[in-house]
Amino acid sequence: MEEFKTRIADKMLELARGWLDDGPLRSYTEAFIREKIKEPMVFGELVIYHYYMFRGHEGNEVETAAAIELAILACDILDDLEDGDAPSKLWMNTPPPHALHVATSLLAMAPLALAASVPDELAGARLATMMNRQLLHSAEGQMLDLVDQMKDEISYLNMVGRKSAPFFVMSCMAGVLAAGSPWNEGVAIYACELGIASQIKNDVRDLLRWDEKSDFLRRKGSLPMLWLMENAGEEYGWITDYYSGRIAVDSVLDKKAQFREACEKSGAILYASVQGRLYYNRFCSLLEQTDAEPVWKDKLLQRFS
Ligand SMILES: CC(C)=CCC/C(C)=C/COP(=O)(O)OP(=O)(O)O
Repeated sequence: MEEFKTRIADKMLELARGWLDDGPLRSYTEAFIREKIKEPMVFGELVIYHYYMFRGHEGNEVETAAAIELAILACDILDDLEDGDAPSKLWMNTPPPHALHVATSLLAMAPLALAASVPDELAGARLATMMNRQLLHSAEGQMLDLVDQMKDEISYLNMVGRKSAPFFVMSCMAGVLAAGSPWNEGVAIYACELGIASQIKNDVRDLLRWDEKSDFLRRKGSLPMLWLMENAGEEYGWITDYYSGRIAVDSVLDKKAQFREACEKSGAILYASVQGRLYYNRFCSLLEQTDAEPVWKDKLLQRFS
């Protein structure tokens, strides 16, 4: 996949140069793409796996994957601007109106680039509609996260299912449609399971961090955080006090080790990891039942194991 990653990255830059005239918007976009391609490209990879799983042979899968990654980049920029938790990212060190403008332009460019990545006009229109629908679903979920009303596990899982799962559905389905197959409901279902499993994994990581992305320090709800609040016990009363705003950040900043201890002792990490694993196992068994190229199904499983 490393070879594909380089090709997807080059294609993203090529698309920006093709869709935008020479000027400041293009310069910013290229710079943001260069920043983005330092990270793994999970969503572009999902496109490639599904393209081959569904026996695609037109040979333009890298462009389809690059168009998906452009949409993901737009959402990454918006998410970082909204959460304010990624101060080292290039777009967070750019005047906010400029960063916002690049994200908005990418959201217009990505469906056009996706549609143009397949030879057939009708198939292109289907791809663009599918992308916009999934982005809109994700925007609804992101809004639930922003207003932060996740008071229990059900509302939290509902938010995650809406916010993160659509990115996985969009990427897997782009590969399926670009390969010339119709919408596949089985793929949509397992993509949701994988999306929720991945977000829970992300949440466990963000629970244990002690920097600007720490969900605890940011008083942000997540599955392990909800468990911790319920089960930390009196010894760790300061955790609930801080979380509900009764004490200030200065009173907890030196309690990193005690916080980790509470996460372990309360079972928050174990609980969230087991929940994540349940979603992952459902993804595996649904993938197993899918009629697709076995060699590529195995590669997909290995990548997400
Ligand atoms: C339409 C938009 C903007 C959708 C964004 C959805 C999304 C998956 C955000 C990342 O969540 P996160 O904030 O939990 O992830 P991270 O910890 O990586 O910032």
